[in-house]
Amino acid sequence: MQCPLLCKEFVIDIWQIYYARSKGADAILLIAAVLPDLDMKYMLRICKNLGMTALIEVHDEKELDRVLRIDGVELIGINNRSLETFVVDTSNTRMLMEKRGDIIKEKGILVVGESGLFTPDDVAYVHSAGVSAVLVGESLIKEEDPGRAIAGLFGKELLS
Ligand SMILES: O=P(O)(O)OC[C@@H](O)[C@@H](O)c1c[nH]c2ccccc12
Repeated sequence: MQCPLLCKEFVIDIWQIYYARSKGADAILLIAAVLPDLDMKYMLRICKNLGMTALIEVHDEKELDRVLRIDGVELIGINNRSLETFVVDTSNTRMLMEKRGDIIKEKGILVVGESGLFTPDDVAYVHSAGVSAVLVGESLIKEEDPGRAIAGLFGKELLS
């Protein structure tokens, strides 16, 4: 199966994007909390030129509004984990979608729900808030059979 590859790294310099591409990445993570707008715009252009997609990550309304002002954004990740306290709160996705869902939809941007998703209920919750994809780490890494675990997160049983 062909599966798109996301380079989930703290990207702060342009060379990291070329490096990710050279290793086969299809997308990179750009974290609004650590990048000025100008850098995000420039990195987004480079991604497009390389045929890559940028997943732009936000945590709060202020970061989301900055990102929504940038042209050409196609994919936004809402992180439920505060980078300052590391506390996870999945209602962050719902709150930001309630506030900015209309403009996100209008712009045709896809939203990824990120962090703290461990159960089918967690996934269903962010889905109902309007996200069309999820970024999951911990709950899958700990599983022996990630394929089954992914299906489980979506509430499906896999016939073996
Ligand atoms: O392991 P989790 O809770 O399923 O989260 C995955 C991913 O969202 C998380 O690793 C992540 C996304 N962006 C980040 C930025 C910093 C630290 C961690 C992250």
